[in-house]
Amino acid sequence: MEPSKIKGITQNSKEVQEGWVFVAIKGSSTDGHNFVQEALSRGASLVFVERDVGIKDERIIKVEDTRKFLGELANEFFGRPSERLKVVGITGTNGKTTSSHIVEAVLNAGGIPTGLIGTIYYRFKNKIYEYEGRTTPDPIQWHRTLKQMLEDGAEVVACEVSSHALDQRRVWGTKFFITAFTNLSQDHLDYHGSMENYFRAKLRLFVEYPQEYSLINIDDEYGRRILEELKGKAITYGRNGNLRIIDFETSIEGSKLTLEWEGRTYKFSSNLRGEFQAYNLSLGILVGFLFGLDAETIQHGVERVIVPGRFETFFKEGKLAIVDYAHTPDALEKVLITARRLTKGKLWVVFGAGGNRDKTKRPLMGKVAGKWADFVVITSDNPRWEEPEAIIEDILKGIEQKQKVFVQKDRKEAIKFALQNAKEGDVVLIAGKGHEDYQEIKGVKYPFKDQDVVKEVLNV
Ligand SMILES: CC(=O)N[C@H]1[C@@H](OP(=O)(O)OP(=O)(O)OC[C@H]2O[C@@H](n3ccc(=O)[nH]c3=O)[C@H](O)[C@@H]2O)O[C@H](CO)[C@@H](O)[C@@H]1O[C@H](C)C(=O)N[C@@H](C)C(=O)N[C@H](CCC(=O)O)C(=O)O
Ligand SMILES: Nc1ncnc2c1ncn2[C@@H]1O[C@H](COP(=O)(O)OP(=O)(O)OP(=O)(O)O)[C@@H](O)[C@H]1O
Ligand SMILES: N[C@H](CCC[C@H](N)C(=O)O)C(=O)O
Ligand SMILES: [Mg+2]
Repeated sequence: MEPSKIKGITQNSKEVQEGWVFVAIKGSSTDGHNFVQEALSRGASLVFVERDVGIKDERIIKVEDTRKFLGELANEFFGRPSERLKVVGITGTNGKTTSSHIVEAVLNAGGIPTGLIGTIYYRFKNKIYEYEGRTTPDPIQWHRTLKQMLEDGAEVVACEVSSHALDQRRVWGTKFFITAFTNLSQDHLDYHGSMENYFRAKLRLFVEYPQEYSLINIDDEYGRRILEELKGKAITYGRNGNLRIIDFETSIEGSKLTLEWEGRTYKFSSNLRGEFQAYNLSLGILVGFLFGLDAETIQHGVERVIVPGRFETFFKEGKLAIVDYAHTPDALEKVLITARRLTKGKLWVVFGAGGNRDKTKRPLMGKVAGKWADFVVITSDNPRWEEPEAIIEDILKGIEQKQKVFVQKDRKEAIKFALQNAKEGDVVLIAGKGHEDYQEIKGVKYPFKDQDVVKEVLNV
C-alpha cells in the first residue's frame, strides 16, 4: 500500500468516497466493524479491521490493532509531519491549556514559530485551523493539522494531549520532542473507571512514544510515580526539581516567580494569577531554556501570555468578578484559595458540573466550595443529557453548611443573583465554563458566555 495512491482516509464509513481507505474502530457507543459493508459499497479501496466481520472481500485486511494502525497510516499519509517539527506534548488533569499557551508565547518571543493544538483552538500565528471541539483531535485531524502547521511555517507545535486521546491512541505515530506532565487529580472517572487507570492512560505519553525530553512536576505524587517508571530519566520541576521553584508570589496584579536552573537564579513576572501558576510558568520557562532561549527573551514571552477564560477579572464599584475554567475539585479548590486571598469582604462562588461526565467529582466540588466560599450559588454547567436538578443534588451532597447555599439552575440568573447581592469588597468567582461560548442542553448548544453575563450585569 503506497500512501501516495490513497485518495483519502477515514474512520467514519459515512465519509468514505471512491478510492478511500476505511479503518474500522471499536468505539464506546458503536463499532466501525458494523459499517464495513457500507464503506465497501461507497467505494473504499481498502478496509482495515481487527476482527473477522463475516464478509468475503479481498479489499478487507486484518491488522492487530486498528487504532494504532490508523495513527500510523495517518502519519504516513500526511508525510510524517511530527518528524519535521518539534512537538511539545503536555498532559495532566489541570494546566494543559495554560501551560501550552505559555510555551507558545515563550517560543514565539524567541523567534521560533510555534503552533498550538488544544481545548480552545488549533492555531498558528493568526490562523485558526478546523476544530472539531475536542482538546486532542482524532488521528487523522491530528496528523493533518501538524502537516498544515508545518506547511504554514511552524517549527514547533505545543499541544495538549488528553487522557482520552492517550487511551484511544489519537496521537499514535507521533514523534515528540518534549513531553510534559502537569499534575493528576480526580476527573473523568466516568471514562477511566479508577484513578489508577486514569494515571496509566497519562503514563502512556512518557513510555510509549519517542521523545527527547520528559518534563515532570515532582511536587505531584503521580509525577513522582512517572519519574520512578522512567527510572529517573527525566527533567523535573518543582520545589526540589532540576528547575527549582524558590519563591512564588501571586496577587491581583500578577505573579512573581524566582527559580534556579543550572546553578543560576532567575526572576520572572507574569500577568497570570493563582498559586498553581508557579507550575505552569515553570513548565513554559523550562521549555524556553531547553530551546536555548535566554531569560530576558523568556520573560518577554511570559509577560505576553493571554489565556481566555482562565482567571479573567472584571471590576466594578468595589466588586471583583472572576471567570475561570475550574471544573475539577482540585482546580476549584486552588482557584478558591487564590480568590480568598483577594477578598476583603465575602467570597461568592457560582458553579455547576457537566452532565454525562464524572459524577463522583460533584460532591467533592460541593465540599471545596462549602469550605472556602462564604456564599455558594449552585447552578448548571453543561447539563448535556442529564436533568440539571439531579446534577445539583449531587453537588449539594458534599456541602455540610447548607445555610450558605443558594440554588438557581438558570446559569444567567445565578450569575446575576451573585453579582447583584455582592457588596463592595466582595469577590464573585464564576467557575466551570471559562472560554466556552455555549451551554449544551439535550444535544443543543445554546450561545452562552459567562463573560457576557458579567459585562451585562456590571455594565463594564
Ligand atoms: C468518549 C470519547 O472520547 N468518544 C469519542 C469516540 O466516540 P465513540 O467511542 O463513542 O465512537 P462511536 O460513536 O462508538 O464510533 C466508533 C467508530 O464507528 C464509526 N462509525 C460510526 C457510525 C457510522 O455510521 N459509521 C462509522 O464508521 C465512528 O466513526 C468511529 O470510528 O470517538 C469519536 C470519533 O473520533 C469522538 O467523536 C468521540 O468524542 C466525543 C465527541 C467526546 O465527547 N469526547 C470527549 C469525552 C473527549 O475526548 N474529551 C477529551 C478532553 C477532556 C479534557 O480536556 O480533559 C478531548 O480530548 O477533548
Ligand atoms: N497547574 C494547575 N494546577 C491546578 N489547577 C490549575 C492549574 N492550572 C490551571 N488550573 C485550574 O484549572 C483550570 C483549567 O486550567 P487549564 O484549562 O489550563 O487546564 P487543562 O488541563 O487544559 O483542562 P482541560 O482538561 O479541561 O482541557 C483553570 O481555570 C484553573 O482554575
Ligand atoms: N474537557 C472537559 C471540559 C469540561 C468543561 C465543563 N464546562 C463541562 O462541560 O463539564 C470535559 O469534557 O470533561
Ligand atoms: Mg485544556
